[in-house]
Order: sequence, then C-alpha cells, then structure tokens
Amino acid sequence: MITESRTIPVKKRIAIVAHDNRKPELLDWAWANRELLAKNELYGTGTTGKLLEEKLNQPVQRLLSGPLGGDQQVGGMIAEEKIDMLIFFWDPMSAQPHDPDVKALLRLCVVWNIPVASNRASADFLFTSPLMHQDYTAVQIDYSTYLDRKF
Ligand SMILES: O=C(CO)COP(=O)(O)O
Repeated sequence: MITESRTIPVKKRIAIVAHDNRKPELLDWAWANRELLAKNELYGTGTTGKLLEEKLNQPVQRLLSGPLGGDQQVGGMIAEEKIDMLIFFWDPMSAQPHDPDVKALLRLCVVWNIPVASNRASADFLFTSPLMHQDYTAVQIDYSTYLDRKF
C-alpha cells in the first residue's frame, strides 16, 4: 500500500487557519511560537492570514477567506504537495456555513499524510518535535487501489 515518499524540507510550508471563535487562541499560540514560525513559510486563509501578519510582522501568503473557498485552496495545495503542515484551530461549538469545505480539508490531510494540529497542545507537540528542524521523509499511501474497483 505504501508506494511513495516525499521529503518535507527543514523550511516547512505551514498553512494556518482558525475559525472566528478560536482566532484569539491561535494568535496567542502564534505569538508564543513566533521565532520558529519566522523560520518557516506561512500560508493562511484570508482573515486568519491578515491577523497573523499583523501580529507577527511576518509575511503570510494569504488565500481566500475560508467560507469563500480558502479551505478548498489549502486542500488543493496539499494535493499538489505545496503544503507540509496544517495548524487548523477549528470551532467545535458552532456550525460553519462551509462545513463541507472544512471536512474536505481535514480529509485531504489524512489522504496526503499531512501533520495537523487542531488545538494548542497538538500544535505545541508538533512545534517541539525535532522533525521541525530537519528534513523528514513522509510515506505516501497509494489510495489508487480504492479507485480500481470494477463495477
Ligand atoms: O473559515 C475559516 C476556516 O474554515 C477561516 O477563514 P478566515 O481565515 O478567512 O476567517
């Protein structure tokens, strides 16, 4: 099943996303981790990206706002192997109008074996991993057998 691998470089391309109720928590976490964030390449959905850029005084490549397609853009970039890691503080207490997009993004992270943090503790564990400071070979599962079914 495992057919390929890809190298996640030292300088990681990190997508950062937060729903509105969790933006303060994300910004707190980002400030506490600003030194390591500065060594990596950041991408963000519209509003999250703007707030991060202001808070960190570091460039963040901004995509569309989540409900307007930003989550789907991040998912597309994951499928094109342009994102290495996702920090996504999603809201467990409120329904989102673009819930299918949120689910699709989280699904693609599993498909492409992308490390994901959805809360502060998991983000801390990722960011204190020695793998943050070295190349990492991530295996890639070959899901094509799922698609080869004969009907
Ligand atoms: O809705 C989002 C993720 O699902 C985030 O979008 P914004 O960063 O534009 O608020």
